[in-house]
Amino acid sequence: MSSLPFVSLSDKAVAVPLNPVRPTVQYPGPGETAKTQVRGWSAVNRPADQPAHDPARLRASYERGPLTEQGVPADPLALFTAWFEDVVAEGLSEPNAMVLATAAADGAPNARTVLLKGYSPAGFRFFTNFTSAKGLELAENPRAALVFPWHARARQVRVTGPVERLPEAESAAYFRTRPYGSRLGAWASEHQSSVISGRDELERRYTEVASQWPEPDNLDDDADAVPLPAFWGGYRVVPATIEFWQGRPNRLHDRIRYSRPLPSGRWKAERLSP
Ligand SMILES: Cc1cc2nc3c(=O)[nH]c(=O)nc-3n(C[C@H](O)[C@H](O)[C@H](O)COP(=O)(O)O)c2cc1C
Ligand SMILES: Cc1ncc(COP(=O)(O)O)c(C=O)c1O
Repeated sequence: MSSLPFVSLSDKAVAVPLNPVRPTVQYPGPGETAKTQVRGWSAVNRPADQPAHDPARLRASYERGPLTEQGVPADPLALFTAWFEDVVAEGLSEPNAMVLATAAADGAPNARTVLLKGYSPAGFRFFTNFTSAKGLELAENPRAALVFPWHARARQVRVTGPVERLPEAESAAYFRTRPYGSRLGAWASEHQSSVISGRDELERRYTEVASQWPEPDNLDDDADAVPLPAFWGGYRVVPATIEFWQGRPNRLHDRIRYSRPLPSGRWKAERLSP
């Protein structure tokens, strides 16, 4: 197997149009400082087989904050609510997207994005396929970590803790609220994360389940049109720690981590070194 070329910059700068219609954030090319950048264009060395931007040069200073021990509430869920409301109000795309990390019994880590579908002191809930990689990993090792990457506010929230399957009635209640097509989609992707022959296989299966459970004409009957698959439902990550990260200048970020020894215990807040 040949190794991928590492980004290396030659001496010759080439002006590459990025998107003249909608200028993007500009980053320095070789020998330049940010001040020499022209909006809508970036001077980068870009041999045809190399990426247009060198990620090593991409960085922003985080100027928001602060987050102080005195300024945070005793209950981390109250702070989570405030931050979640901020990103929703700001119009951030996918504010409820979170990275879910799991590990198999042998310790091999895995991570993917899922949507937060509710939170309370009992946990942060999401819905998925029980036979997916995450489902199998959680069956072997029912612990997880979550990351909310709220870059638009220079904020990050991390949650760790044990994971529990939601009662079936709760999964069924949530499933009924999903759009008809998404409910069929869950059936069509019964073996989530298994290899399939092609897109056709997926669409054929979707057509099959659509004819098995047709969309009712009457909207009142819609929620019951598609049954809950036995292989689909929710989990909750019961928070043992919740860390709030606020980006600050010079990488001296504010980090407050709440932890509790037991789900019934009192939260303790501590500042962590950035
Ligand atoms: C923004 C976003 C939201 C997603 N939300 C979910 C979700 O709520 N549930 C889910 O099963 N997969 C969701 N996915 C797909 C997962 O990231 C992943 O591809 C899939 O669940 C298979 O994961 P696995 O490796 O655990 O089998 C989402 C992907 C993105 C990019
Ligand atoms: C495979 C899969 N399952 C479930 C979800 C959660 O979606 P919904 O909001 O329809 O419940 C998503 C969202 O992207 C998804 O991709």
